[in-house]
Amino acid sequence: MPTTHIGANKGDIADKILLPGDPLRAKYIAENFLEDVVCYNEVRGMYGFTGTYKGERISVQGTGMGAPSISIYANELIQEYDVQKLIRVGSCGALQEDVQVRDVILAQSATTDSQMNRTVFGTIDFAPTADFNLLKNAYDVGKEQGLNLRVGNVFTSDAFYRENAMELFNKLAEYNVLAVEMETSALYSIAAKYNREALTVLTVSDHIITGEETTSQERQTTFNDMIEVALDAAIK
Ligand SMILES: O=P(O)(O)O[C@H]1O[C@H](CO)[C@@H](O)[C@H]1O
Ligand SMILES: O=c1cc[nH]c(=O)[nH]1
Repeated sequence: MPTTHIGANKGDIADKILLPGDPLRAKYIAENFLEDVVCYNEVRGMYGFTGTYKGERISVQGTGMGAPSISIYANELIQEYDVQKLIRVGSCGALQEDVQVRDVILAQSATTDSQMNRTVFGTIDFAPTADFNLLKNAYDVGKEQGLNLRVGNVFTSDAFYRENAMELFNKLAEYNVLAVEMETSALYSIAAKYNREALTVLTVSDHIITGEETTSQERQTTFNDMIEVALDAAIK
């Protein structure tokens, strides 16, 4: 049965899934990396596709931007479609001087200003954490590909635009947070609740400290590295 936000039947979605924020990135991944592709979702333009990668069935689903949006898709994918492995493939802004634009980051953990876990844990700080096996697989695959990989804590921000942003970003950088994005803490928390495997792989699209940005062509190439790491980690 289709869910509120996904127009697929049970069985239409593979047990492994890539989750880009941008639905057009989902389409790009399906068209350029998967074979025998079927589009299973167009609800709200949030495309979802299932195909095969190196002979293994795999899906890719846009999630939209921010914790509330990815939470809708992660909950429905897990509870209604029994998805087991969820890998976000996103962009992020670097917070450390030695993290370069175009680097690929594996998010080991996520710090956040999202209140979603506060409604569950009150004043306790739950620590959203990547699945170790997925993280190790992605690390091994990325190293084999010769990528400049970084592994560490990322900041899942509720706001893309914020007042006095540099004050917060400098503090996060002091505590070794590598980059800022907007979904990982929610993905890891939902996966933990339902005992599923989750990982976020990010491409650094811009640098918060230096102001450097990637061109769209460069973004395309580095996104390809990230997508390959995620796909190979998913099937390893
Ligand atoms: O490139 P995606 O996956 O959308 O990720 C990043 O880009 C969006 C902000 O521009 C946020 O969703 C952030 O997490
Ligand atoms: O959330 C995001 C994503 C990319 N770059 C940023 O600065 N923030």
